[in-house]
Amino acid sequence: MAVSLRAIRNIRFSSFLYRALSSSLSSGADLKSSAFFGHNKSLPLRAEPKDRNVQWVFLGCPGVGKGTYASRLSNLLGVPHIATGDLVREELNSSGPLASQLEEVVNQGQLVSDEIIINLLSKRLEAGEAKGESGFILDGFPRTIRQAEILEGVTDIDLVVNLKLQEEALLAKCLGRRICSECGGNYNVASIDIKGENGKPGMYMAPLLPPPHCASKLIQRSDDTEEVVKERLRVYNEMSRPVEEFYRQRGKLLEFTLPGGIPESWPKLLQALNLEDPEVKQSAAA
Ligand SMILES: Nc1ncnc2c1ncn2[C@@H]1O[C@H](COP(=O)(O)OP(=O)(O)O)[C@@H](O)[C@H]1O
Repeated sequence: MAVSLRAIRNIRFSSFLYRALSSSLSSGADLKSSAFFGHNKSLPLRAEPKDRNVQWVFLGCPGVGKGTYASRLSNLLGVPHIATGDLVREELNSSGPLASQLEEVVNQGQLVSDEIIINLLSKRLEAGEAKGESGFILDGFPRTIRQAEILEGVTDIDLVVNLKLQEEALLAKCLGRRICSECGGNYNVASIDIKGENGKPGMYMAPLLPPPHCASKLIQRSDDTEEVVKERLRVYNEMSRPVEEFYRQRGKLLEFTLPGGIPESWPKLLQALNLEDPEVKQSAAA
């Protein structure tokens, strides 16, 4: 499925999604009930894609690079990158009432309840709309069939990019992940070199090292330990893998296997999406 950059330019934003999501919670509606879906279907959420900005979803295992590529596309397309993992971390670092409960769930590698996630996402969409944001690239949502059904019940997702990476690389990438505690920049100190064997291609991913001003301020996510990452991968296979099939059946899934690190993968991803990055074009021409 290809999406042209031209087609998504100069388009009007119409997002009532956050109201639909939050109304389901404030009214105490059963998220699974037909009343919930019936109610939301009456909202003007199903604008034609040409009349609004893109609404994309990124799926993929922990460590695959959803955040990296979703954030690059968000800059390119001018739509917000909304990562529910970031929303959860913001909440658990606050002194809000949910903080300690979330910390425990996240540090065990488990999923936060659908209600809490939808509440956090609704608030984020509402704040974005107040600032005039349009469209979105969701990263880390939906992660359960129930979340996917709720999202499908309130808006039309145009495209779901399912990022894939050789399994051997996922754990190493999570363990190598570092974040600058000052600017929030994401880096990776792992150097991944997988030898090709039995017809399987090899793969090299260079580390993504921080600039000198970030180097002394690097921190690791508390859930990026070997034990917790293995549990997150297990939970992904159990709870989130079925979401891939959910979108495959609806003809929305674009499967993309990362061929290596950012320099090899970014141009190929753009090609798969039928998009052009002026910076990639310039460096190719240089
Ligand atoms: N959609 C969601 N549903 C439930 N829990 C979520 C969701 N998004 C994030 N979380 C919680 O936040 C944690 C971190 O999420 P994220 O940063 O997306 O990590 P990952 O690297 O595993 O993709 C998850 O392990 C989970 O506890």
